Formats: sequence, C-alpha cells, structure tokens
Amino acid sequence: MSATKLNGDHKINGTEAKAPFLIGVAGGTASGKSTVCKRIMEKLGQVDVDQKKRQVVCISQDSFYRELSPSEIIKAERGLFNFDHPDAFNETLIYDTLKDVLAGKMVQIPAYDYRNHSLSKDEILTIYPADVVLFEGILVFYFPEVRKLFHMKLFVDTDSDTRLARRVPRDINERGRDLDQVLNQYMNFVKPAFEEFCSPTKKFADVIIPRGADNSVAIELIVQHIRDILNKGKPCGVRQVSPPKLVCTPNTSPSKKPSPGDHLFKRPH
Ligand SMILES: Nc1ncnc2c1ncn2[C@@H]1O[C@H](COP(=O)(O)OP(=O)(O)O)[C@@H](O)[C@H]1O
Ligand SMILES: Nc1ccn([C@@H]2O[C@H](COP(=O)(O)O)[C@@H](O)[C@H]2O)c(=O)n1
Repeated sequence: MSATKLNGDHKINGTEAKAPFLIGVAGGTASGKSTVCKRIMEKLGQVDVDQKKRQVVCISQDSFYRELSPSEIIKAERGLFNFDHPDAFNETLIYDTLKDVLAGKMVQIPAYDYRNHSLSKDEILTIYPADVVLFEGILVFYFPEVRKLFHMKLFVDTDSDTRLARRVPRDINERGRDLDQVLNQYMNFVKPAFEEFCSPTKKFADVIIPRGADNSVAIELIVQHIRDILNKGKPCGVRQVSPPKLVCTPNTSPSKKPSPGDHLFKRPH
C-alpha cells in the first residue's frame, strides 16, 4: 500500500483516506493494557496480518515520551525521574499524531527504548491507515483535547498488588532495571502519580475492564461492539470524524450462518 499526500487531501492507492475508529485504552502500569489490545486484535483476526494490510493497529503512548535533557537522563538512570507525570509526555505531538491518524494519514512513530530512557533512533514504527486504531497508555485520557478524539474509551482496572507483582519482573527482565530501582521508582513516583493522574481518568471511560486480559467476557463484548459499529458504519458519539468505511463480514458464503471466529474484515471498493 502506498500513501501519498496531495494538496492536503490524503489518498491511498488512489482512493480517499478513511477515518479510523479510534479507541483509547488507559489503565495503571502493568494493568494489562497492551495485552488487552493484543487480545482485541487477535479476536478481530489481525495479529498475523502483514503490517501494511492490518485493519486494526495499536499505538503506545510511550512513543510520545518527550526527549530528556542530559541532566534528566542522569536522574532517570538513578530512578529519580518521574515518568508517570503528565509533563513527561509530549502532549502536542500526541494530539497532532492522532489528528493525522484520524485524517487517514500514514504516520511514523519511534519505538520507546526503556533501557536508555529515550525514543529509539533505529526502530521507527510505520502506522499505515487502518479501520480501527487502539491508543494505549497510562495517561491517554488525561489531556482533555486528546481525550475528545476517542470514539471509545476503555480503562483496564487491575488491582495494584497484581500490577506491582507484574511490573517488578517485567522491568527487571525487559527494561534493564534492578529490584531496588523498580521498588524505589514505584513508591516515589509510579504509585503517587497513578493516584493523582491516572486513576481519576477512570471516570471518562465508556467501559471499565476489571482484571484486564483475564476478563474474556468483557473483551468479547467490546470486540462484538466494535464489529457492530463497523458493520453499521455509524459509530455513536463520533466527534469530528466521519464513520469508518469498513464492513465486517464473516468469511462464509451468504447462505451460511456466521460462526464464532469468523471475523474477516472486508473493505468496500
Ligand atoms: N492477565 C494476565 N495474566 C498474567 N500476566 C499478565 C496478564 N496481563 C498482562 N500480564 C503480564 O503483565 C505484564 C504487563 O502487561 P502489559 O499488558 O504489558 O501491561 P501494560 O500495557 O498495562 O503495561 C506483562 O509481562 C504481561 O505479560
Ligand atoms: N524510561 C521510562 C519510561 C517509562 N517508564 C515507566 O513505564 C510505565 C508506563 O508503561 P506501562 O507499559 O507500564 O504502561 C510508567 O509507569 C513509567 O514509570 C519507565 O520506568 N522508564
């Protein structure tokens, strides 16, 4: 798929770009936001699809951490930088990027390098226009202008002991931290910031998912709702964007009744 910009109009392979259905997924650290997004993508049959052809894509808010100054990097290396405060993020870039996504444009986003506390110079993720875009992160509902862009808002609500028990091994094994660092950062920054900035945004959610990815009933209901919206092509409460032009058809002949697992998407021509 090739994407081009012509006089402000965005065209993909010669056809008008489509506005995606934008879903925000918030929740505390290690609540299971990424895992919930993965489950949604799996249930919509998207995980094994080539990146360029995916109709459901996921973007992480962590790709929008602002660049740190040399003295802030030193603080971060000592576990003394607050990555859970809204000021740690580049709000304008989040907003501008999501507006581009909603305009059906292809966007390029750096992966986040947790070991070096910086945006990756080497790993740039290309987000091709899609029908459904998931945007997940601890503070995706914090910024009012960003919050208004979502068509659906999910909050992954996992209890804090479970979150800490998951964060400790993850940060040690995947993010290059030691136990003292993880616990100090958690007590000094992560926990207080969750209570001050993240938890209060739960009230903005349309759906709260207790227990995260363990809650397969909630995930199935959400997936079914996404399918219904896409089939109708008329999402409720959509602000500023036109509905996604995607038809969700079961991969069966018209006479055959759909069965669970039949959820191949088909774009209209
Ligand atoms: N339901 C679950 N049961 C067990 N482990 C889980 C579950 N959900 C997530 N995890 C693990 O917890 C860690 C954090 O999950 P993740 O989805 O990355 O959370 P978040 O995106 O909210 O930070 C990961 O190591 C993940 O594999
Ligand atoms: N350099 C960084 C950047 C972020 N963090 C922590 O990541 C958490 C957000 O990611 P989740 O996958 O857990 O949602 C956040 O709580 C930051 O503390 C970090 O430790 N180092």
